[in-house]
Amino acid sequence: MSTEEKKAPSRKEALEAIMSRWAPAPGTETVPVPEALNRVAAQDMFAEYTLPVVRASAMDGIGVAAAAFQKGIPDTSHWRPGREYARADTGDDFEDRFDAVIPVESVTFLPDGGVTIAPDTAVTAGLNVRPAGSSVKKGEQILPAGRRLRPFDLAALTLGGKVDVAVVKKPVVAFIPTGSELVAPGTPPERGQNIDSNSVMVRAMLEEMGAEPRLFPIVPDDPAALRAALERAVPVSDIVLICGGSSKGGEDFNADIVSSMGEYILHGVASAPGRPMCAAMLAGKPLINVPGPPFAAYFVLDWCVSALVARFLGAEPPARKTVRARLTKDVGPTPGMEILRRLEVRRSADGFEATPVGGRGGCTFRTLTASGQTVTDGGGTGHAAGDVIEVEYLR
Ligand SMILES: Nc1nc2c(c(=O)[nH]1)N[C@H]1C(S)=C(S)[C@@H](COP(=O)(O)OP(=O)(O)OC[C@H]3O[C@@H](n4cnc5c(N)ncnc54)[C@H](O)[C@@H]3O)O[C@H]1N2
Ligand code: MOO
Repeated sequence: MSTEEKKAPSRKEALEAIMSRWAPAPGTETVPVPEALNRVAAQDMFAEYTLPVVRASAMDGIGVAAAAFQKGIPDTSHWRPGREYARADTGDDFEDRFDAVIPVESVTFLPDGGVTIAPDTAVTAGLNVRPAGSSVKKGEQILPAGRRLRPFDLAALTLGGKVDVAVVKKPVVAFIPTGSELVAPGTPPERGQNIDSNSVMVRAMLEEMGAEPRLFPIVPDDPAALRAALERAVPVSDIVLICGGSSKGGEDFNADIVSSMGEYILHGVASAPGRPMCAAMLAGKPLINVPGPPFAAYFVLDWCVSALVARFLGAEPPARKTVRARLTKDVGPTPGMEILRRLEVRRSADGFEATPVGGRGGCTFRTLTASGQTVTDGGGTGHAAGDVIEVEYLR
């Protein structure tokens, strides 16, 4: 490992260096609640209405007056619906003179409208009745600003009487693929060419993060064209990603171009894949030079760009499910830097097991499409087959 690698900042340090220079000023917009999935609430939300308005039955049954049961179960054979009792099924309101609901399982309906009630039924006021406001009370906080709205949050907003919700405007994230060897998806590659798969992956990842992707056409490895693309992208975006040309190749110009255009922050992190990423500020906006190999691009989006998008939105990055899984193979030590490993996670008799796939920086299909991932610590000793480790589960 070179001295340069040893001195490279960790992912955390790199993020701190970028964030400390960036003061995003997101706008807000109002969207219909059914269209607000995964958007971030811009303000605390409070209920407009109380539900149930008065009360509701909590079971399918009959509404009765508990007073009639003060001395035990009365003779109910002469009762009539609408007189001594009324049908009150789950969620139903019922007349004010009734204050308890006896579940149908305890009631036998007689042909003439009378009923018999199971002898072990104890009836007190409020039995199986959900009071006013037991779903939601007017003025009650439904959710706080900064909440990334999930399907059940949308239901809670709707129950609280909301039809619209103020959300943080999505950050526009430019993605500029670069490389004279790249061809657009669908173009049969010739010798030396490669398919621009990152545009497709990055677009989907940005959408998942809650950003608005703005994809630029492929730019050849030509400094003037690269500079022109950046000059086009910066004014129309909140965050700019330029992909490829991050390392030490003869056509890796981006770090130089970027540092001549704005404030250079860092080139290289102690984390792989994606080690040669570069970060700068251009016109007050973060610019990330995302390394070109697909798995490197993935990881930089996963830890760095998702944190930037979350910061812009004022929300936590979407959390992943993790599982404890038993390794079926060793995961080697990783001196000096954190390494992302992909693993195939399967259910086993006693929980989950995980098999590492691919190598460092690998970008085979299996690595990209594996069902789990873990990051091994820089300087760590790795893990042995049989160890149980925490693995992020990728849907
Ligand atoms: N001598 C050295 N070589 C390399 C080093 C190093 O330190 N010294 N670092 C390696 C590491 S680590 C990485 S990661 C890569 C970084 O590559 P670049 O960001 O410079 O990307 P390119 O050279 O332009 O392309 C590399 C590879 O990725 C493919 N690529 C690029 N863009 C896309 C895209 N939009 N979709 C799909 N694939 C893409 C490109 O065609 C190349 O195959 O450098 C190592 N080398
Ligand atoms: O960062 Mo590169 O992808 O480490 O191999």
